[in-house]
Amino acid sequence: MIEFRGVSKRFPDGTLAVSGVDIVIPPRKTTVLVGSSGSGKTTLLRMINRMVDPSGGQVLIDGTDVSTLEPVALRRSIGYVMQNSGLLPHRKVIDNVATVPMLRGTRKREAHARALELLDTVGLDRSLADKYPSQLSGGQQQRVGVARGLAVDPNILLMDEPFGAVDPIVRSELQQELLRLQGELGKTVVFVTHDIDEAFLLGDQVVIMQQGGRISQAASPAEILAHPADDFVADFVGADRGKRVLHLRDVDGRQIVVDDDGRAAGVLAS
Ligand SMILES: Nc1ncnc2c1ncn2[C@@H]1O[C@H](COP(=O)(O)OP(=O)(O)OP(=O)(O)O)[C@@H](O)[C@H]1O
Repeated sequence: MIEFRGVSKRFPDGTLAVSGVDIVIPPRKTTVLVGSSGSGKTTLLRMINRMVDPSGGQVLIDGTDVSTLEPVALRRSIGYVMQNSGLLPHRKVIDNVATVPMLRGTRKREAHARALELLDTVGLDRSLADKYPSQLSGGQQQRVGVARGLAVDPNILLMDEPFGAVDPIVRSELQQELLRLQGELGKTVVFVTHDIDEAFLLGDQVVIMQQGGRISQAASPAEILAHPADDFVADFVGADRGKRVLHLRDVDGRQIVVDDDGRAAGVLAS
């Protein structure tokens, strides 16, 4: 479990990026931080592995204040996946995946064998192992990024807009892949996005942030849709505009679910 207690972050230039955040991130679930640009999502995420230290309050992992943990060791024990994969361009795919385990003392042979298994896990062909990142598509690079994040078998996986830079079809594939993986692996995933649809698809818990790094609401997607905490949340999730209101329409005796614009969303099971 990850817990934020009264956490704030003011950068040296005076910017207040995160303000008075109290939140519990449950284990083995996916928590999505969602909000517009500059609402403090990345800063909040980076306080979990001490890439950023809070200027007030505490971040705890399983009851231990992370400020008491050695930052490099902490960082290497937590998976981190970022936008544009963050792969080292001059290193082969297999070396990119095996780097952190080797830094932690795993022998090369073992680290490479595990890296090949991880390529299977994320749905990549092993023949890609000896290629360089620039020889891969954007979607393949992101999968390598996920494999690298999983390489130390972390309990916690931090994902910062990991699918932000790929086209919508590949993005949808990667989202489905993450849902499948999470069903198998059960990691504590903290995922940053500014796309509310992605947040509702992936999140067991969705945390809606607004400018100044304040949390407007943290709840399940169903709870947020049913009871938006305020006008900001209602507007952000599109509830106020009826965007997410669905209707039933009878088409040749079958009940079709349509959205407010009359587009078909699915068939009602009988
Ligand atoms: N190192 C820094 N020094 C000063 N200000 C910073 C620093 N990092 C972030 N900020 C500021 O803190 C605020 C929150 O930034 P952050 O990157 O956490 O937001 P975000 O919600 O992740 O945004 P985006 O979706 O654009 O990535 C912004 O106003 C940003 O300009």
